[in-house]
Amino acid sequence: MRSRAISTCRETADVATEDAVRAALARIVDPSSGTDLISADRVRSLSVKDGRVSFVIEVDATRGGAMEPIRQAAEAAVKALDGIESVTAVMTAHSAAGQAPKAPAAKGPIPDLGLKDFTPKPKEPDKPAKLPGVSHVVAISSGKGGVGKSTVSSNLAVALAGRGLRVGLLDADVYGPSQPRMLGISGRPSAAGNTILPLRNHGVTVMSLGLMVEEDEALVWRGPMLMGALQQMLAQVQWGTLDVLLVDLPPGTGDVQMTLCQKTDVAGAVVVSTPQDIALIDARKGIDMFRRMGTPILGLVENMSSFVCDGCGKEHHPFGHGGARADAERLGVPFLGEIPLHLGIRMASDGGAPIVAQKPDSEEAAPFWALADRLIEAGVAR
Ligand SMILES: Nc1ncnc2c1ncn2[C@@H]1O[C@H](COP(=O)(O)OP(=O)(O)OP(=O)(O)O)[C@@H](O)[C@H]1O
Repeated sequence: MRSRAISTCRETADVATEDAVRAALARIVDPSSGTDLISADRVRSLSVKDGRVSFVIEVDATRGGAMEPIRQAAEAAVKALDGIESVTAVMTAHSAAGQAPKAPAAKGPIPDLGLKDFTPKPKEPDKPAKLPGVSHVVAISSGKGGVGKSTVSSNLAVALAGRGLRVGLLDADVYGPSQPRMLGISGRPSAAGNTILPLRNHGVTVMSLGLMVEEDEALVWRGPMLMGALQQMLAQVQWGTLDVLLVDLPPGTGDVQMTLCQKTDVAGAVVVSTPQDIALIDARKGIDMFRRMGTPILGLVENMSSFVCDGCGKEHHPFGHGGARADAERLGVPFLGEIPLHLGIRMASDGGAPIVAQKPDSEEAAPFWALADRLIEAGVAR
């Protein structure tokens, strides 16, 4: 369904090439099922632009390795077409049946499963893996969308790089990847064999799912696909040697957050919130989830904390003030600082150069430098 919708919206410019790509992929047959990639509906997020092609091959979770020759064959088949400049095919895993198993029909009263007292085990039995070459992985999270998590991630990344650290930023906000725009990065990352080469700007090595799809193309991915994509972004991207890799998570407490904490050795999580009650309620849920997963909480940041009016020069607090600090105290987690609501912060991010890069000495950039210094002091960034 989704593939058809994507081809319809491209009918103007790239239809011939996209059709040709689909035809090429329709010739790649998975020997175990005897079905080609298109008939088996395994191709997702196909993007064809100016001769640059990228797509995701959805594979059964149990067959990731066995599908690698098929991924390579798919890439080669597309590369062989006329007018193709580059091809990037990545695999993402989904459950073998493609659908959740059907629950048997309920009989009799609902049994008490003791869910009230259920606490997930702190870690999966298999030890979370260290990413080769990466000293620390720091998760940037928020309970609610739109509170400024990506703004904090990009400015923090640039500030840490400005302090001389080797910094990577993985934009894992699959529902709204905004780092390419905020860090002024565009173009497809190139592939080297089975790995993806990240891009770099403002001293930060960056990879985002947003670079693999069109900016306005909604990512409507199921949980297992999200988890597969995250693991690929962590493991298949050539991050090189990094002091710290920041992971800009999607808002909430879902599959991506859990997968990151379970599968990867995370040094800690920074939780971003606005001072509003409703945002703080969600931030508390996030803190609770990290605690249950055994991931250290580095602290809570209050974004959009205050606003200085250009006209009257007075400080206002449109979303309230001090709520995050009070919550941090109550929850026993460090309070990492307040970031003002400032037009310059938004305009800088919209323009592709975070305020820390654009006006490093400005008052509005100062809280991001302070946040970077707190993380360095805490020993999680160097
Ligand atoms: N301190 C700030 N001052 C001014 N504008 C800000 C500030 N923080 C964030 N913004 C703006 O608010 C909007 C949302 O910010 P951002 O995308 O960083 O939030 P988010 O929590 O990552 O959202 P989502 O989870 O939906 O991706 C952006 O337009 C951003 O430029």
